[in-house]
Amino acid sequence: MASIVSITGTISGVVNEQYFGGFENDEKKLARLSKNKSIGRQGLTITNVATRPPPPSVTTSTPAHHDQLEGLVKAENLPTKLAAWRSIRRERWEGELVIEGEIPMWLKGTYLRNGPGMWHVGDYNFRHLFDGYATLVRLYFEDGRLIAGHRQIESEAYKAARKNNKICYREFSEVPKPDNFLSYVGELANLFSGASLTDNANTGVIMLGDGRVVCLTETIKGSIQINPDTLETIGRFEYSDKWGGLIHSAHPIVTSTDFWTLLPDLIRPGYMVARMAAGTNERKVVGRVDCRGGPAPGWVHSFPVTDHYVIVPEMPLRYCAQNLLKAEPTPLYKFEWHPESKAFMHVMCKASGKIVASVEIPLYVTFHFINAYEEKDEDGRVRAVIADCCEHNADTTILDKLRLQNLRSFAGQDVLPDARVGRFRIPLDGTPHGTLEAALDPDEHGRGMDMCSINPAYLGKQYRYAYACGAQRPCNFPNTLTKIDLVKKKAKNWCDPGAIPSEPFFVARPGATEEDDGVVISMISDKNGEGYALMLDGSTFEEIARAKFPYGLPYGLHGCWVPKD
Ligand SMILES: CC1=C(/C=C/C(C)=C/C=C/C(C)=C/C=C/C=C(C)/C=C/C=O)C(C)(C)CCC1
Ligand SMILES: [Fe+2]
Repeated sequence: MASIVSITGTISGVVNEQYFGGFENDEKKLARLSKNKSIGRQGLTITNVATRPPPPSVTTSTPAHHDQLEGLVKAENLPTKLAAWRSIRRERWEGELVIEGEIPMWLKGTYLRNGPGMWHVGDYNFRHLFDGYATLVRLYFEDGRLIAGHRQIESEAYKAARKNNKICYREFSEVPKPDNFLSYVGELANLFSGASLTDNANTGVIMLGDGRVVCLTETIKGSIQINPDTLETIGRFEYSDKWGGLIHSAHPIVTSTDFWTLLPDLIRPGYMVARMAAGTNERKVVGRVDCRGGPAPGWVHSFPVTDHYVIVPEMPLRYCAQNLLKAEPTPLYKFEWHPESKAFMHVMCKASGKIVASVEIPLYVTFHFINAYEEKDEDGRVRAVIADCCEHNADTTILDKLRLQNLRSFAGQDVLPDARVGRFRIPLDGTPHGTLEAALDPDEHGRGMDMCSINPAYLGKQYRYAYACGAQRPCNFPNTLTKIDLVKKKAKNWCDPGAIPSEPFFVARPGATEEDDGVVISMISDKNGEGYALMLDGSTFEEIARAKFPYGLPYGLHGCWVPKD
């Protein structure tokens, strides 16, 4: 049953009292612990940071004070109050936020952010950031006002965990514990058919050209359509074609007309490049790339495109079918590092499916490509493709740093591995090698670099600006927002000491002619355990507005923009 949050001031909200069903949520845990351990319980009182209108205070009937929840993450001694690495407090909430500053009147629409926001089932705590059940957050902007909300995605994996109070599907690093030998044998069979893989769509959210909104992860079955207004789960997005397979890139390239994706082939190492036209559910394979090295395709969390080409990266961090079968996490989870297999970049013509270049390049590690474009000579002939990514200096240790225990235990040491904007140059003249260099001095952004966005009008085209998370050291996770000028090779950085911002997402001003004319949206977990939505001017990178949430939200990965009408 829904209950109305009692309100003072202009923040209002509705909470769903069903909370996590079969899960023991923080509220229930608190009640239990307060019986057992005499922990007191008090209502949440937030003093809003707003200066205009005057600061209201907000009370809710249900939540407990954040400090009291610290002991609830089992077996962790948390030196940090950050909400970023803790499970979301409630299954859903919605309310209007008080704005400090001014939101431009042209900003009309919905910013959605997806991410793994629920990292426990019952008393069991998950191990890795990427394991958590998907939490969607919504910021709806209109007439300078901001309505916010969050809600869990009702995947089969989430519903089964809630019902049975245990993990029932294979997540990124978590595997269901079989009850007995027979169920173990059944589990193996399910694994081969893909039935035991998760559909927990916790990585990205996209708006298709026809307006449908879909949440995604790397399993194909984890493509789930949601309602962007209510955050309600509509159901699985079913691909109507025959391509099957178990995994795909978590970041398709989406435009008003197309959806491009990569389907790795684990049996005959390679990738299918597929296109789905807006308004359909049918992927059509445009071409295939055979791997040039290694026992399996390289991990393709994302890939870039130019106006005419799809770039297929072949990274030496490769999928590993054996690791997919294992019950306990291996050092690189479902992947393996194969430096001897070398690294390659393939360029496929979008129109013909023909491979126009396939070059060896220096070893690299990336999750996220930023953009790519065609480099032309004086006569307008394309002589190379330039592709930029957030590159982790060919070092796979970043995966381990994203274990929750590491994220939760920051005590001032500088443990975030260095990263940079890696720029590939892939010649199209038959030269067998491409190059990889830093696009700017990594010290400009504190040698942290991930979670990037660009002005979508520059997708596949020569561009100048990228927005991303950088670092102010010492840190254990990217903790700044950075605007990268790839022409001047300079960065502007925003930082709230002790806070963790999520992916800065650029929304262009309608009618803008300058590439950086727009607003950058991010959500911040602050050092006090609270959080706020932040709006920066895309050009000056100065803060224009912020709006405090009623409680700190977990870290989220990727967002999208759904314009009004
Ligand atoms: C869910 C299953 C799988 C894989 C899921 C994966 C690989 C999800 C990956 C999410 C990523 C790479 C997010 C990246 C975030 C990067 C950050 C925050 C970087 C910060 C650095 O500075 C499979 C393994 C495919 C199959 C089982 C189920
Ligand atoms: Fe991603």
